[in-house]
Amino acid sequence: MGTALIYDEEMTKYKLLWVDPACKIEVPERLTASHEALVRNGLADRCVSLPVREAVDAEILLVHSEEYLEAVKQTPHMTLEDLKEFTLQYGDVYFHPNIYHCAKLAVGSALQLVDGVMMGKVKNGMALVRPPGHHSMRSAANGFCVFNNVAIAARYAKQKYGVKRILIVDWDIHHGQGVQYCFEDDPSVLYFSWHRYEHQKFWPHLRDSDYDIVGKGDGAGFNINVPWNKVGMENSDYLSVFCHILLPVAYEFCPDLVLVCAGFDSAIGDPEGKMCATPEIFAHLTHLLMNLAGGKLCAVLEGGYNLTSLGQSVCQTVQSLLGDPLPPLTDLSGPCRSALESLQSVRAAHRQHWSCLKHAVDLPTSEISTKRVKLSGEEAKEQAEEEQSGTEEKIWAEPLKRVSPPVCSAVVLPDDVVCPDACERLGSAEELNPHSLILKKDFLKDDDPLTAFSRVFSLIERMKKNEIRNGLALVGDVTMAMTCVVQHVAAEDNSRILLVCVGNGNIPSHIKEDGKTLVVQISCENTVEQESKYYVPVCLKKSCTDSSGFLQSVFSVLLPLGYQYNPRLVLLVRTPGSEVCDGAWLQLTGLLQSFAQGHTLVLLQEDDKACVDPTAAVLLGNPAPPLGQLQASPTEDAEAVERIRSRLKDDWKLLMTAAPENG
Ligand SMILES: COCC(O)(O)CCCCCNCCCN
Ligand SMILES: [Zn+2]
Repeated sequence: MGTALIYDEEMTKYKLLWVDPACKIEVPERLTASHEALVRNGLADRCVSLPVREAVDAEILLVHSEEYLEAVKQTPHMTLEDLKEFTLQYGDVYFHPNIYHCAKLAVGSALQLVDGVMMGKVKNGMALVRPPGHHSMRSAANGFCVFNNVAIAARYAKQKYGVKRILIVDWDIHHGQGVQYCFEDDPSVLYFSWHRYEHQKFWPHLRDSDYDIVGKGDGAGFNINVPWNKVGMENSDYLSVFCHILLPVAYEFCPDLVLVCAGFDSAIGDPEGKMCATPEIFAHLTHLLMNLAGGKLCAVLEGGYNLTSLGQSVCQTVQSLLGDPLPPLTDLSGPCRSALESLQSVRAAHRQHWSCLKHAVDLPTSEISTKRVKLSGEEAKEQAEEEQSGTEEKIWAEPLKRVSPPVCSAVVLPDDVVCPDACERLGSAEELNPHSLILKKDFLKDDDPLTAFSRVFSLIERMKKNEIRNGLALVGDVTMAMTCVVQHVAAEDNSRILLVCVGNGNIPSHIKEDGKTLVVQISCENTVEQESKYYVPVCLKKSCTDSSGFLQSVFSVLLPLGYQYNPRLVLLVRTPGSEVCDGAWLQLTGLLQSFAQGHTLVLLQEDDKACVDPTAAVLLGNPAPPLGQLQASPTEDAEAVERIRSRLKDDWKLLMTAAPENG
């Protein structure tokens, strides 16, 4: 199934007709710049173009009041003076004779996207719309928004498709208070938003945007606000929040549908956000959400005012939706102090609502107050400079091309194992099939193990040349294969292998110390080994059959380590007796494609042949199946993971979730 793209130039046909400094950044060129970037990069043609349509009254009334809709209906016939007058009753928004029409198209675009995804016409998609939506409220326009496109889409999905749980991720740099107010008492819609806040000094200056506003009544816990109290947040800060807050909670919640308020004013260069995260970050944020809800993800454009970073960020998002390899994220130096303070405040505020956070070992919130922090003279000066520096033109490198290798998944199998779906038996290399390359190999009977492994080595060589994206090998002795592969690859001087070993099985010690291999072993064996910087044993009492403990260790330990280590190859090994339940294994296979541009080599023991097809399906880019709502993981497992994090956080800053006590 493909990726939908919804866009119509009609939505460019309204603009600010008078002087209003607060609104002048919201220009039609935002939409044309986004669409043209997709066209220029050959991405629009790879999408399924779905037509826009106007939303009808009943759909708009899912969120807005009749009187508000009636009032907006009058605007097309208004004179310029009337429009100005009408606009004055709302904040930071403007009206235009054609904006009502465009607002109906924006809502209709979001609904078309929901229909396409829910009816299985497309796997996921993006709607490029204007006016944006996440600030508009039941009876008020606000912040360039007229109708709340995403909030209406959520209500529509519940009403028309009986969707039980919806996750809304709002990565726009402003707080979507309109969405928050719409669902604050609704446990079926989990709203997550990060936003520039600066202790309420930043627009819209709401106390309701702070981290301790968690939802009301039955909705308590289903509203997550992550305030950024400083500008200049970087990729590390965003990734830390995904790994240590959003992903654990999202997997516990287990949504049936993911909606994204895709605002790109959170990217570097944006005049509103003044952040420093690069456009590539959206490739990763999108990918990290794509194994939820069976891949059903609808992204709807919100803000974004630097036309260059906006275009690049939209392309990064759509390329991930299309399944292209992810770009590397370099120099992840770890979250800044202010981000850590927000991180621990949010985790503390939600500890009682989410079992994945119950054992979070962070400073109690009382250490971090939200009232205006008394800035020392030095800090005040620094902050003033920061603001000042905000005016200087930020520059950043254009994202690298994300090229899909001609072969997606190469599979090395003994004769008696049936080929996975979408793979074909292959005679010789010439008949290379665009999807998969099967090096028919009989590991069982081959008398010379090295020859046997030569097939795997050639697979790795072709990955290095980016002829193949990932691979899977079913071998007679997976531990020996693992050792041979690591030795073979580590022989290169600039190799960096992330070895993820699921299950017991002792890792030869020489692998652990060479620094060219980072080993994370998730098993149920109480490994006597003390962990070191490059050898991280995670032992789960309830063994790996407990998905929640397994996934919590993936989110809070493995992903942060992987991002910071930035490997060139990921070796994912499932040793015998690992018992890890397949769902968690498949989620891990999907999530690990964040690294090494998707160059993952999976090694399975030959009696794990039942694992081949589902694993190959995920390697081919299909979403891993949902796990169901996750239960609390055993206390000792959660505490074990916390202990590892706190012991290794000096070596790996992305493991941090609390501001260091000293100064
Ligand atoms: C959903 O719309 C996308 C958006 O969140 O980017 C809208 C931002 C409105 C920003 C308004 N600034 C007012 C500044 C007053 N001194
Ligand atoms: Zn915004």
